[in-house]
Amino acid sequence: MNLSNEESAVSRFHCELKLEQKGAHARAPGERQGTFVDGVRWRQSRARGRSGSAGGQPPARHDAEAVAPERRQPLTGIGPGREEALSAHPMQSGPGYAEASPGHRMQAGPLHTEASPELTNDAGPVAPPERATFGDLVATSLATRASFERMACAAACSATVLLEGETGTGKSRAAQAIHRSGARANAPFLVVDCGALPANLLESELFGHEKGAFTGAIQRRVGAFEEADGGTIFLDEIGELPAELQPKLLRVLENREIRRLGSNTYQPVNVRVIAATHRDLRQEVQEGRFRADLYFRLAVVGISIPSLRERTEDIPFIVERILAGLGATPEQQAKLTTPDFLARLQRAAWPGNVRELRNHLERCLVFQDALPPTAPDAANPLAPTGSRTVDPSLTYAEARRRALENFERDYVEALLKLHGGKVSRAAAAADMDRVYLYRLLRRHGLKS
Ligand SMILES: Nc1ncnc2c1ncn2[C@@H]1O[C@H](COP(=O)(O)OP(=O)(O)OP(=O)(O)O)[C@@H](O)[C@H]1O
Repeated sequence: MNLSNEESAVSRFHCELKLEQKGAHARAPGERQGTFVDGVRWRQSRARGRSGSAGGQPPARHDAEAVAPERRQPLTGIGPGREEALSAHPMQSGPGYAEASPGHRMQAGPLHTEASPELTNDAGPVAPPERATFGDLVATSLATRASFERMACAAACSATVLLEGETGTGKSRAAQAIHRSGARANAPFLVVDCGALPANLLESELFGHEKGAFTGAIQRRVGAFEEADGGTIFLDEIGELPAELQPKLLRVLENREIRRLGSNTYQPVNVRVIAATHRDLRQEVQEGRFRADLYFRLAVVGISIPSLRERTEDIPFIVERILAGLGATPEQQAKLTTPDFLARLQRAAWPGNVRELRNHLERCLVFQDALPPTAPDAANPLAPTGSRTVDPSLTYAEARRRALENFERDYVEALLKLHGGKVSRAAAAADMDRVYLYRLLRRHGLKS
């Protein structure tokens, strides 16, 4: 695929190309910034074969024939002025990249597919859905299998990975699986939640500090990058990385060296970086909240983890895994995997994705019952999810503690839902400290 853009003044994302069966579909992403071709605002165009067309004004010439039909990945073109030009490197194939050369696709070892036990219906045997696994992840849907393929590619190299997906889709688990399936498996895997700490503490957490670097720095501290030497650092919630730390992380990714707070010297580090976010980082770049150059450094291998509602076929497999992980007895397993119950689970919305499904199954085990998935009032996400009754057989103190606990859980769950899983926004709206909200979410199993 050839992309050309001679305009040196363009920045951010101005053209998104999607390769479809019938040809290439190009469109201008977002509404805020205009994309202009020869002074005319351009929104979208379709190109077949070698031609590009937008009323005779193609935004770029795209040679669709050069890409195999199965390589239908969205491609975002950017201007070469401020950011890197699109590269034909095989691993630059994340969100915003197309795999330029099908021949370069890497197939790594740890991806497995196997047929699940044979199913039958009245008409005789039916083809069982194929089960694919990557590490301890299991799936059958095409969307998840595609993400497993990319994880396998990522595991086979040390390139930086960006995992994108809604909250609770399993990004942390995917990061661990990539680490464990690669050459660094026996080296450390360190997790840093970029949204859980204020900027100055986060900087010290990542890069460490020298004694006396700031008030309270009573001794030298080694940061996560140094601690993870030889292994992997998992930067969770990278979209929350404060603006002042973005250039510092960029420098680490570019030069593979860090500088402790209070030190004058840089030291080399050998760390593989996997980052994750529930945000649309490209949108964050568009809006100027996330540096474009950092985005491209992170998204060398971009992997999108689909929401649970986009892959309901996976639910029976995931339920089986979760129940085994929760130590369910064979009787409990049988009760919670009946076709009827699984169908109900597949019909539920699961805005909290696999995490919410897991919490629900845990409740089923506690109450020894195949509880129907709760369907909170969509029109009013703050509506209580169940009626609360008081138990007068408890002491006042215990009853009060439980009531507060229930209120806290319902409140933060509904709050997060109301703000689309965005913790910072939820905290600001509720006038709460973001770090405290994180703590509450963790305490109630709403965030790991
Ligand atoms: N495929 C899976 N099989 C079993 N359990 C899973 C799977 N995927 C996720 N989970 C469970 O769901 C929960 C959420 O997973 P995880 O923390 O990896 O999600 P996440 O996308 O990183 O969430 P967040 O964006 O909120 O950090 C965890 O308890 C995890 O063990």
